[in-house]
Formats: sequence, structure tokens, C-alpha cells
Amino acid sequence: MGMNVTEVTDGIFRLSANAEPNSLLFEGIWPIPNGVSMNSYIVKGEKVAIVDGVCGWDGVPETLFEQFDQMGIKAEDIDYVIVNHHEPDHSGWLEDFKKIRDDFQIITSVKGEPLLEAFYEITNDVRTVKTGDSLDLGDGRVLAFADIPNVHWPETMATFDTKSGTLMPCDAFGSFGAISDAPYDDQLSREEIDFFEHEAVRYYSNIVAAFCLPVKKAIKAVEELPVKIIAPGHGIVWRKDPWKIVNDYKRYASYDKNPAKEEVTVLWGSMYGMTEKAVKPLVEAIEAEGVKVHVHRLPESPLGDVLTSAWTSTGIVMGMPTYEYKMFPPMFAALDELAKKKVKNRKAFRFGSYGWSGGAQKELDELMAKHKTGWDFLETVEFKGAPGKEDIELIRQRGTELAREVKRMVAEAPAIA
Ligand SMILES: Cc1cc2nc3c(=O)[nH]c(=O)nc-3n(C[C@H](O)[C@H](O)[C@H](O)COP(=O)(O)O)c2cc1C
Repeated sequence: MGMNVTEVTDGIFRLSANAEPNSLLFEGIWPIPNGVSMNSYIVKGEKVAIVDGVCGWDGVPETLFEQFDQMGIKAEDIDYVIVNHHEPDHSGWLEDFKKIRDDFQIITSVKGEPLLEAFYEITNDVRTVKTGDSLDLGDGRVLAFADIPNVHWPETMATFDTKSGTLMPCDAFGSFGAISDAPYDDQLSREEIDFFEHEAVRYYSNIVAAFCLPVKKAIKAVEELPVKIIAPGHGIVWRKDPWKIVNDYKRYASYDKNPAKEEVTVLWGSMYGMTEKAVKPLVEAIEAEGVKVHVHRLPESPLGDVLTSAWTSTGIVMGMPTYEYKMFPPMFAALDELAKKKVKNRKAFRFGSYGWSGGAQKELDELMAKHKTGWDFLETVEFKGAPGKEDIELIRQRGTELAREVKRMVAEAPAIA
């Protein structure tokens, strides 16, 4: 992983490394088809602070020295290491950094302190800060701190440079997507911004979605600050329009309660093609209403893709047969994860085949009740063996009804941002 150094604004530098497309599973689970960037920030007053880690650094001091040379800084001159968030993709470099010097001061939140000991056996020279505290770097550069718990671990905080209005909120307002040598929104075309918007939905739905309420609280805290630049731990830096990513996150966070977009996600699985026969007619019926459809076959579609589609979809359709008196297992796994990630309050419909007893529907009902998903189901269409003409016709009708409901819900939804 090569590292890339650029100047965010006077006295603040972004030091970033990419994980290339499909080079790893993020959090050990989520595919990154377009990669991801990991950003740290160096803030220069009379004293120098580094905000979050240089993950992707190979641990060889010379590599880091070279990067710091480009900023006119010596790595040994770093006075403060600010750890906003202790997830090892941001903090894992601390072990290696200790090889360069071991007398820097770490600044972290109150809940961060025990994690430093647990992960890195660091107990010395740790200063804890909370909302309202600040750190004077000299030269008119004062950093302010704000706790933003559970975005995305309990200890997470944001660092705000009061001189330039640069907010460094770590995982909040992040997006997937590896980044070339143009990491700023003011350097990107409309299409590139759209690309990162989709990567932000992927990031939000896969990584942050379980914490919608904390995200809403973090947004409230950020709205009180005179923010001019948003410089997250993953993704591009927003300095032309910082409120775009805040407003995008505001909408994403609202999708746990409010209708999402005019979209439907169709999840289906089929052993011998019986359930599959109804998929195309169903999709056509929804599309005929002008509603966008995302189709995922299970288990082939990665769960990360399923979550990304489901997060922005107001409607969810499930086509699956009965398997050993229960749901087709990959469908159970997908729905269980959607529910845990708080894909709630959707308009929903299920259809599927069975051989003799059925059983999928009962397990589906139990799963929905257990997770209190609040999904509002149209009447299920189940058929024995292959679907008859009337079954296909009924499923088509349900598709039309669902699409119309989705359009109505979206039209009546309160405007968020
Ligand atoms: C491994 C296996 C287990 C099944 N278990 C049940 C069952 O418990 N109850 C039932 O009614 N049908 C059961 N079936 C029958 C299927 O539900 C039936 O073949 C259905 O048409 C499959 O639809 P599909 O081709 O879309 O997968 C089972 C089939 C298989 C292959």
C-alpha cells in the first residue's frame, strides 16, 4: 500500500493509504469491491499532532520519515497522538510508532483510555478529553474535542481544528472506495462524487447502520460547529461542500424509521427453479410502476451488497422455498443480518414454493417478530411445486401493489435534508 500526502488546508495534511479493491474483507466480513482509503491527519501549530493512525504504514520508520519530509515535519517531532477511535484500522499503527519514539502524549476519550491498555498495553502519558475540552498547539491553532459515542464504538470522539474549521470525525461521514491522487470533493467530477455517494451508502449500511441514533446525535453536535471542511478516517475530504456528506448521512440515518428511496430490493433463492419462475414476472411488475429494483440471488450475492441495496429500499421482496421445515437457509442468514443492521419499517412481500408441509413462512414470521422489524407485509403467495398461472398472476399483482405503496410512502415522507 503506497501512502499519499496532500495538504487539506494551511497547516493540515492528509496522509492516506488505500486497501485495493477486494484485497481484504473489511471487518473480516464485508467485501470492498472498490477498495477503501484509510486517512490520518497531521496538524501543525508550534506543536504537531497526528490525528488517527497511518494504517497501511509498513512499520519501517524510514517510510514514515519520507512521508513526513514532504510536510516539512520530522516524525520524531510529533508531540501529540490523537486517537479518535480505537478500532485497529485506525489505531493499529501505534505499536510500530512506538519504535520511533515512546514519549509522545496520547489524547483520547475517557472510554478510550482502557482500550489503549487492552489493545496496546499503553498506560503512560495518556490524557483523556471530553466534549468541550481543547488542546492548544500554539500559533493560533486550538483543537477542540467532542464525544460522538457509538459512531462507531462507544469511545469515539471527533477532533475539530478551530482555526480552519476542519472536522476530523474518524468513522463518521466516511465512505468506501480507494482514492487516487485527488482526494478532495473540489477536485472531482459529478460522476466521481456520485461514485463516492454510493460508496458512502455501502459504508453506512455495512459498518454504521446499527447505530442510527448515535449518528443522529453526532450530526446534531456537528451542526453546532462552524465546520468548513470534513476530513473523515475513510473516503474523500469534503471542503467545497462539507454539508453534503452530513446531509447524506442524515438521510441514511433516517432510513431506520422513515421510508427510504423509491426502490425495492428483491432477494431470492431457489433449489430447483420453482420459486425462480416467479421472480421475473414480479420484477417486471415493479419496474412497470417506474420503481427501481435491485435483485440479489442468495447465497451468491454478498451480504454487503444486499445490505447496501436494502438500506435505500423502501420495499423488500423475498422469494424463497421451504427447506427442512424452515426458510431456505441463506435467506434466513440474510434477513437475520438485515434486521440486526436495523433495516426496519419496510413494505414487504414474500412468495415461494414448498413440497408437502411448508414451514418457511412460520420461521419468517418468528424472525420478524423476534427482531421487531416493523415490516408491513402484503399477503404471502405460496405454491406447491411449480407456480400455476394464477400464482404468477397473483405475484404480479402483489408486485404492482407493493410498488404503488412504496411510491406513496416516499411521496408522503417528511423531508430530511
Ligand atoms: C433439501 C430439501 C428439503 C426440503 N424440505 C421441505 C420441507 O421441509 N417441507 C416442504 O414442504 N418441502 C420441502 N422441500 C421441498 C421444496 O420446498 C420444493 O421442492 C420446492 O419446490 C423447492 O422450490 P425451489 O425449486 O424454488 O427451491 C425440500 C426440498 C429439499 C431439496
